[in-house]
Amino acid sequence: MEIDYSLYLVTGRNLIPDGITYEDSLEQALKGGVTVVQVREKTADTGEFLEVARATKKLCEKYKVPLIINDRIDIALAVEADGVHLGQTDMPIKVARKLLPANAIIGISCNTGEEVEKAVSAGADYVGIGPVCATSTKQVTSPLLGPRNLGDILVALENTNVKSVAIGGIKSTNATRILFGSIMTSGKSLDGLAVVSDIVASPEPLIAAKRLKDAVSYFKASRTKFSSLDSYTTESLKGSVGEALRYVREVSPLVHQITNVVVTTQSANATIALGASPIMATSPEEMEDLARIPGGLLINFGTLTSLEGMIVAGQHANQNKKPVVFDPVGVGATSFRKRTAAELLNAWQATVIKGNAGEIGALSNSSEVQSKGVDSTGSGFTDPASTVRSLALRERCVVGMTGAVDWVSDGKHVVRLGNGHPLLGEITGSGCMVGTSVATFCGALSVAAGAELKEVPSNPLVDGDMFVAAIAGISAVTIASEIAALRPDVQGPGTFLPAFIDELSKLTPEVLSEKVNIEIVS
Ligand SMILES: Nc1ncnc2c1ncn2[C@@H]1O[C@H](COP(=O)(O)OP(=O)(O)OP(=O)(O)O)[C@@H](O)[C@H]1O
Ligand SMILES: Cc1ncsc1CCO
Repeated sequence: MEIDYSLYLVTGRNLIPDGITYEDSLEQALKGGVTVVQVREKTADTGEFLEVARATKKLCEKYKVPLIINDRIDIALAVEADGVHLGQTDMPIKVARKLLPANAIIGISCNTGEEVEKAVSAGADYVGIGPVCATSTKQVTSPLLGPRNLGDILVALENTNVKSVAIGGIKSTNATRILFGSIMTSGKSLDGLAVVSDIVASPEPLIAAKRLKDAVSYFKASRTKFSSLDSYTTESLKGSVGEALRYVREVSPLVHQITNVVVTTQSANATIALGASPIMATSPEEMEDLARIPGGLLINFGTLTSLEGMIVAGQHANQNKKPVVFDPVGVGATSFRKRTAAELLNAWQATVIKGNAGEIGALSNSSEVQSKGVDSTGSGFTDPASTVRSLALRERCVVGMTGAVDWVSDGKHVVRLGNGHPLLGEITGSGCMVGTSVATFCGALSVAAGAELKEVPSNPLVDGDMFVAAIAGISAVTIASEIAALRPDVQGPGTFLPAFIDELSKLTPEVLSEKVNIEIVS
């Protein structure tokens, strides 16, 4: 039996709002697009469980949706359900298989990669992975997984026909992030989402179910990997970075920046010099409004003053298909920053992560490159191309690593950028301005992609070529620095900064295309 696991409803009679019957609530959910129903009754006695299962079966048949019973094989047999869902401490799969009809569906809850592996070898038809996020429906005893780790946990399913759904705190607002976090390096991802309260506790279960179903269908129909093309040439990239600057000037995107107190003014000025509009806003209360305005979002946690604002801003940006650029300043410096980076990357999907070698090393859990506070030290990675490619694959985004040479990867391609000037290393916040510039280009290309009819790379969280945006964002800064450093009025780092802002504002698409020193490494 081929089951569509897209929207898997787990019942929760105690959560249904007053005035709505169980049958009404279930029928609404089925009309909204639920594709599988699991009856879960943790406190009902056998007679009551059987009654609920029979009523559920009737509606499932009407809507041609399979019925799964939680834990109770006897009830599943009694109502001729399509299968059972087992917990880790329930009856073993092999025993259940013997008791049930040959074609019965058996699913099992898993919290770790090892549990998934065991489920596969025991012959499960599907696994329910969770809890992904915090939930009030169930007393959570296993550790929360977070959306970001789902791909790793699912690896055991890579070459099998075993299906997967995620469960735990899933709502229409985090559905896409969770689906995106499950994409494995091979491109395989979750088969669906299991939901309780977002549907059952809603006064309008039909609308709630439809919202979730739409998110899953859209995810499945879209390109689920990266916002980049399948292939590039040096010439095509040179042309594209110039074109990207043209878009920045034409679209003049709003670039919302939550950045550190050291660089706020110079980053806002760099945004204006590029031809865009900055807004430096940090309060959680204003994030929803700001996310509705197309453009880019930068989250730079250099002085970490508004963690809640950073979380909410990224979540709203994801929901509005706005690119999110993450600059994990000094992430290797303290364990607090490392924990916070993980928390942020679980809360939203980054479009681009940009950092110096020390920061990229810390995010990659590598000790090859050290950092001193916010600065990277030593000679860098022996294999920088693999470092950026691996992190891009793991985080499902574009990664830019800065230094004397810059490296950018979308998880497939890697480019080496050779522009820049040592004076950039002699002022504070040049890396932060690179982050601002990347967010500006991402914002411009996503706005242009939304307005244009021509085919552009896109995924469920962002439209436009974000690989090109990251390359162009870095190159605009490095090329403006080269031009500024040659000016006779530049005597050192103090006179360099204003000259650099001048040259950024005067940079043309033609000069950017002509001067960009780019090599496609893979
Ligand atoms: N020695 C150098 N030669 C050429 N370009 C450089 C050099 N050092 C840094 N850059 C350029 O400066 C920009 C910032 O990179 P860097 O790695 O210094 O950032 P960072 O350490 O994050 O900076 P900060 O923390 O001060 O914001 C990049 O575009 C990079 O190409
Ligand atoms: C110096 C410094 N400290 C925290 S953020 C920042 C700006 C450069 O990264």
